[in-house]
Amino acid sequence: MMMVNEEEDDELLGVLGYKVRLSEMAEVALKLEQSGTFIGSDVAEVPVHKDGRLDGFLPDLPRRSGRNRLMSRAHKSRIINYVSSLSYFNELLSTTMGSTVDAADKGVNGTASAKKPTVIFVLGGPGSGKGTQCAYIVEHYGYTHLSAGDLLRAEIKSGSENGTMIQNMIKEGKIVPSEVTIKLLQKAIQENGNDKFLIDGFPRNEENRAAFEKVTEIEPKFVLFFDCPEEEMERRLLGRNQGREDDNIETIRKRFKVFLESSLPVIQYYQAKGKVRKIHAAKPIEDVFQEVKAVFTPEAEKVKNNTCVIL
Ligand SMILES: Nc1ncnc2c1ncn2[C@@H]1O[C@H](COP(=O)(O)OP(=O)(O)O)[C@@H](O)[C@H]1O
Ligand SMILES: Nc1ccn([C@@H]2O[C@H](COP(=O)(O)OP(=O)(O)O)[C@@H](O)[C@H]2O)c(=O)n1
Repeated sequence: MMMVNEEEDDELLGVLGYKVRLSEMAEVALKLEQSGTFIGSDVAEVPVHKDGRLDGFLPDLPRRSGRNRLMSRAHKSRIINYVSSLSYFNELLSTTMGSTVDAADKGVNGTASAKKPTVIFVLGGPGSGKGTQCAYIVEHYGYTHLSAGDLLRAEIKSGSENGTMIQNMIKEGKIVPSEVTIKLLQKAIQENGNDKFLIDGFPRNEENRAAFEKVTEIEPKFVLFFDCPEEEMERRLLGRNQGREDDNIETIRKRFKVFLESSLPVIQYYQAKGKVRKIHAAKPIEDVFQEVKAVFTPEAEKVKNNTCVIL
């Protein structure tokens, strides 16, 4: 797994406009070395650290102290060469690794002028019908559905190094660390051409919420909350029949507890911000969708549809 330092450095590289990751820097350094065409001899000796660390890349420019700060010719030439090497480095990254980031091409990390996608969080207890209603919303309103649970299950299947940890957490009804889930969500958003997403089953606790906000700087348009009594959710989960390891009565009880203790406070947080759209979910699927539709239909449409012409 990536060390925290590397992640910070990767973030820094992103802010500086590079897609290249720290783990790839050694390769970049090697390419720089192999190219051997630096402008000026001083810069050719710029120490690129073996592990590609950027801080090893900065040349130790001579510092002049004392009252007379006039630069010597050699000093000036070293600075010019150093600056040239930076632009050369940038150019090399873009040509050899396609790494220079166009401002418009920045990821879902809220940096620079990146256009942020529209996000709706879809929350509710296990079995409240989130996935079922999301499928209808996708069909009618053109959103892309991203289920945090589905992404985590796909991650287990992919044989990822986090697979066993995720599987154990799901079996216990526990919430997987945000770091893992957010990365999967970010990747799914970035890989998708759409600009509006239903994020289902996330954020599931305060940690999920705060981390997503910090990393992506995305504020949800609103939160769709499916409110359903436990007995009904339990009945639905026991009848779901999708072969899920967590749809057994023991894990279901644990998931209900986690929902009450960790997920409801997130809904309350958004409630206080006036962002929650509550749906009464203990009704037949079609009836629930009627309520959902009312949330998605713009006010102007509602007025138009309700207007009767009196002759
Ligand atoms: N309104 C409803 N009435 C009855 N059964 C429903 C309703 N909505 C969903 N279900 C069924 O309940 C189960 C859980 O629904 P699902 O959409 O998977 O919930 P969630 O995504 O919230 O866990 C599924 O088998 C689904 O077909
Ligand atoms: N943000 C999330 C979403 C799901 N999960 C895990 O995935 C499990 C299933 O979540 P889900 O959203 O697919 O299903 P439901 O519990 O809503 O039916 C949860 O019980 C958690 O163990 C998570 O850890 N973090």
